[in-house]
Amino acid sequence: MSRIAYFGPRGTFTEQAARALAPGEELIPVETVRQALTTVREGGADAACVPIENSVEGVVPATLDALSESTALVAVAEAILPIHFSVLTRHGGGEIRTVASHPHALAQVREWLEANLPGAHPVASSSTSAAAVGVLDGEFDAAVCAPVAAEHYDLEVLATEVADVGDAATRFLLVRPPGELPEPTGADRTSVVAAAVNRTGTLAELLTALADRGINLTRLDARPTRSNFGEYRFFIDFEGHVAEPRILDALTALRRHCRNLRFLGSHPRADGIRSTVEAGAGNDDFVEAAVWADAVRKGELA
Ligand SMILES: O=C(O)C(=O)C[C@]1(C(=O)O)C=C[C@@H](O)C=C1
Repeated sequence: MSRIAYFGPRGTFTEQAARALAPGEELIPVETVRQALTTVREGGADAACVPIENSVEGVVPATLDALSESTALVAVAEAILPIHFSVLTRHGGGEIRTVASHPHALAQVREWLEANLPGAHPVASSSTSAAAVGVLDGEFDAAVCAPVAAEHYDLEVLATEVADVGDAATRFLLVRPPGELPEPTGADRTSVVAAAVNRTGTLAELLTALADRGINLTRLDARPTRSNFGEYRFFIDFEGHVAEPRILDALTALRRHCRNLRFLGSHPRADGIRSTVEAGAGNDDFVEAAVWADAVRKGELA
């Protein structure tokens, strides 16, 4: 049985994602995203489940930062969960003066809180279920949680299906130390983090390396390197799998334009959306062109 560290404590959306991505495996809740990755890096777990991006609030910065530090980990699978919250309080609890949750969660229920708990002061907690623990401990009066939190903690459910944006969703990754990659499926995602050289046009060069090969981007985020003010790392997700000649060709081009390029994995997309392949940019086109160039080099073609 594999051990999967996940962003906890018990009752987070991330736990739900871990159950979907690693059914039947041993799940180990830890307090932060960074701790989940550190547990894997130090051999305390075989893989980690962490949130990466939300359709309303965008990327989870803690995950990007933790993925780019220390030793490399690669994503081998992803899950996308619909996000609607439950609001939990203590049984027989009185006035609700504080309502706690993860900042991403609070941002997704701002309008609901204004309309339904206008007097309550929002407080950030490390995760949605950490807020539930805080309510149990008397630290806060209400928590905005994943529905599953109500199964773990003896709290009263004040409201369910809470969400300002009805079809909000979060994407989660299962990451583990580098090893055998998942097989390509035709509907895959590849991720890298690029530390580009700080000079005019480097980001344009990276994007052009992908565009020239007809590769569609699915996400682009920048995070500060934390060492030199104004210097950034670029997190780039794009369609395709490194086992495909066109993607491998793009990766080697990216490598030439970067001070440092970290490969963060190639894995099947949870939404099953197949890669768009432009005319002349298919894997066969790359293979055929390489065969042709090889023949030219050997003097077999004029
Ligand atoms: O706190 C949780 O329950 C999480 O799994 C984290 C997280 C996030 O980081 O976005 C996941 C989904 C929701 O959007 C709110 C919080």
